[in-house]
Amino acid sequence: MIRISNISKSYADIKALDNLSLEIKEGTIFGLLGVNGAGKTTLLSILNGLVEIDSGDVEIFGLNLKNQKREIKQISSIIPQHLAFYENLTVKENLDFFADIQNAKKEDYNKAVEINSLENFLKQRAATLSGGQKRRLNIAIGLLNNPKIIYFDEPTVGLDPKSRNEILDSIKEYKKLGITVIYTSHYMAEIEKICDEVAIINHGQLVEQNTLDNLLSNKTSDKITIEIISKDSSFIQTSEDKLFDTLNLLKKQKVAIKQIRYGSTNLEKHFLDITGFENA
Ligand SMILES: Nc1ncnc2c1ncn2[C@@H]1O[C@H](COP(=O)(O)OP(=O)(O)OP(=O)(O)O)[C@@H](O)[C@H]1O
Repeated sequence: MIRISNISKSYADIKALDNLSLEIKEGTIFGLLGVNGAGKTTLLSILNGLVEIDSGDVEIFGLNLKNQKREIKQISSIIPQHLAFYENLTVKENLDFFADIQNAKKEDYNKAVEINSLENFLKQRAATLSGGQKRRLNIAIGLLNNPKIIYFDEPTVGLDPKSRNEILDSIKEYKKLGITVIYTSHYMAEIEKICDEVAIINHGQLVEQNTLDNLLSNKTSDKITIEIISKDSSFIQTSEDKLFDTLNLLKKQKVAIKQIRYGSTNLEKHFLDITGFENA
């Protein structure tokens, strides 16, 4: 369990985190949602021991951040928003370099390459990789220390849907390996696709923490949301009395359905409702 209790952090007169408390279960994919400036990066930096807290307490898998920072760093990995490798080196040279610094085991090295599908690019200079491949290399480097927790700070910003989906698929693989994943994004559709539980933060405060199922279900509503399988998953809104006709139409058009649920909201609408933002 990761227990974050009443933490606050200010930069001069800006309150980046304001008495925030959260509990994150081991082995889950946990989504941190918030608009720009909500405090997501600050929170990830604190959990990784990169930024000091002003007050509050953090316990990660039984380790206390105040006096066990080194142990916490050993089991954690943060995948930064920016690309943190050498463009002029090949993929293999980069991996070898970072593996060496961290004294990585061969099996962890191979796992990082495999999960991120980098086998065919090992000899390629990093500068010549596509945007998605560069992100995958960034992630692979973060995996070399065989972390128990991985923090992703908006890893798909600026990528095309295919590359985004590849990264989301690789994240689901980490969960299968028993790694706890903390994922920040302001793309609601991504959070909906991969996260078990979600916390919404705004102005450094926790607005809501809930399971994705609870956030999305609204069984008192007469609206029904159908999620269809397409390149970038999309939602169709209907009502109970029109459900049969809508399903027939989708069948005729050979559109595959991923799930049907009660409620008019998807996560994006819910997020905008509770944070009061028009554009996230
Ligand atoms: N090193 C710093 N010095 C001064 N202010 C900072 C610093 N880092 C963050 N802030 C401020 O703290 C607040 C929270 O920033 P933070 O980067 O944690 O938000 P975020 O939710 O990650 O935003 P984004 O999605 O844009 O990355 C913002 O008002 C930001 O301007």
